[in-house]
Amino acid sequence: MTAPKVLISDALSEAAVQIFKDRGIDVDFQPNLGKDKDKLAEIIGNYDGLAIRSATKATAKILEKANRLKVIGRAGIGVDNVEIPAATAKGIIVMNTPFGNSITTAEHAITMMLSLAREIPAADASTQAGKWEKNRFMGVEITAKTLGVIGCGNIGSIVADRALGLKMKVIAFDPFLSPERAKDLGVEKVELEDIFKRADFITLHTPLTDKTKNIIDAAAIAKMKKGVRIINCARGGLVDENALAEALKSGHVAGAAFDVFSEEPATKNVLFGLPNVICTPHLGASTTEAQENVALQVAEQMSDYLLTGAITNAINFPSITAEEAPKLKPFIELAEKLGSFAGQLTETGITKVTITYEGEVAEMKIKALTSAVLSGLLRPMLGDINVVSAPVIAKERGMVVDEVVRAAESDYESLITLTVTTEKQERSVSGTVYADGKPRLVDIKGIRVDAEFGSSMIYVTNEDKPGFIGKFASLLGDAKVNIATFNLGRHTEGGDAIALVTIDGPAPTEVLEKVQALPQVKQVKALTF
Ligand SMILES: NC(=O)c1ccc[n+]([C@@H]2O[C@H](COP(=O)([O-])OP(=O)(O)OC[C@H]3O[C@@H](n4cnc5c(N)ncnc54)[C@H](O)[C@@H]3O)[C@@H](O)[C@H]2O)c1
Ligand SMILES: O=C(O)CC[C@@H](O)C(=O)O
Repeated sequence: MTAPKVLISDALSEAAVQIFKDRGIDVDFQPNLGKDKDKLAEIIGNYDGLAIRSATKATAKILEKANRLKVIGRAGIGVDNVEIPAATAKGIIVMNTPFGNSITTAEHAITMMLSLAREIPAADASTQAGKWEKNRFMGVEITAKTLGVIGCGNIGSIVADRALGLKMKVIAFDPFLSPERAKDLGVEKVELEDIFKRADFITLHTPLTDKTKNIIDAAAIAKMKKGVRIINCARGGLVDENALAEALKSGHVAGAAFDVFSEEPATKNVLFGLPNVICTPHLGASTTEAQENVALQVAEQMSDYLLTGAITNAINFPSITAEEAPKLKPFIELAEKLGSFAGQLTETGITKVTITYEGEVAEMKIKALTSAVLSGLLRPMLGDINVVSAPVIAKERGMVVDEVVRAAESDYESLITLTVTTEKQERSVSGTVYADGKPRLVDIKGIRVDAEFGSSMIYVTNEDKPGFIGKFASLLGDAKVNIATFNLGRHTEGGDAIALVTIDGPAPTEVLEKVQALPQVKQVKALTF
């Protein structure tokens, strides 16, 4: 196997380069390449992995060219610089490092708050300019003041903890914050309106979504206490910058500290130059410790995925641990092959897919297995599909996908049954993995079989009448088609029967036509796995 190749296109810590090298991955470190989108588009096709921070924009246009790319790793939290739907459609896993820079970013928010309270940057500039303006800078204490935290996840809760240590009262608005968690953190869970009305300082720690965009706008600011100070170290766009600028000018807002802006890099902004505004160029995560953390983490995660299939912190696929990956692997293969078996036999639109997991397999990562079934099922019809893109495509096509999980009801320790409902019929197929790790077909349409998936197979449905097997075998023999394995099964004597044959090499069309012409044969199909 040739070593996977990874491009680092942003300024990641060198620690990442070393990890990739140590894991046997070819790594190309071009820390400024992310800013040159044409160059990135030109070379992205050469890589299996792309490691980025925020300067690289992995747009649909660039991903179009990423024909080898399997994983994008964001050394950080926000993945708003990656077009996730485009990556998913191309089957590219997108992963981030959700905790590596949380403390550092929380510390930046606290630093911003204290700097605002005492106007440190302006006082510094004035002092160093030789002015000694002792009367100009009158700060406020933060002790006993109320801090309103909007978004109390990883970073918001660290900010809350530090603020409590500074003897502030902390109130938090976060629809996903449970009362128990709020109690554990020592914060008061409140509504957004309460934050606006009660807070002396407001700090934002949510992602930018349709719901959070301009969560602080002119109307919100109007409800706030006069003299409120606002800190945004989360994402540009959470605060309406024009509305805030007006409120700073009027004095209703006493200060604002921003690390993130609606447009970045922010070389000009309506907030620049206003009284008591502190700005930093998206430095929230910029400490040696955080950058080392996220670089190490992203490199390990990407290496794990490229080398073992283990998935951690993926935005668009369920996680699979390094322990789970080897156990899951044969079942992923089984799931994909069951899907492929049904997909190759399906000629009309699929309306519903039911996947039943029985026994030990029911305890595994069902979401990953279902994705594998769907990718096997859809690939014969839709081509370039993989486990990442298949669930999205199935949904787009209006397919209902049901997963059923139950204890073992058959002789098998693990059994996966796939039932595909089309506009015309329902077809089901079951499989298991034996101790040898090889996936087996054990049931087709209620007929028991015991067949491995050969790379080239012929599947025949026929009436169980004498003479068929001999004629079928002779047709193959006459055409010099060598039979590797031969599996037969039937419902009842004289009823529906099937033959599943593995052959050496592809099935010649003229042989398939002759088999189809046999009087007992209902359907014949060449299958490849
Ligand atoms: N400035 C930087 O350099 C920097 C560094 C790291 C992270 N960030 C950003 O900080 C933000 C927070 O990161 P995190 O790791 O704490 O994320 P997180 O997912 O742990 O927390 C986000 C919280 O926001 C809450 N939330 C979602 N919608 C909300 C809404 N409408 N109202 C209130 N709360 C809502 C969620 O429930 C969650 O608890 C992200 O936007 C991230 O990109 C910035
Ligand atoms: O990489 C950076 O410097 C910014 C990171 C930050 O915005 C994040 O979302 O993790």
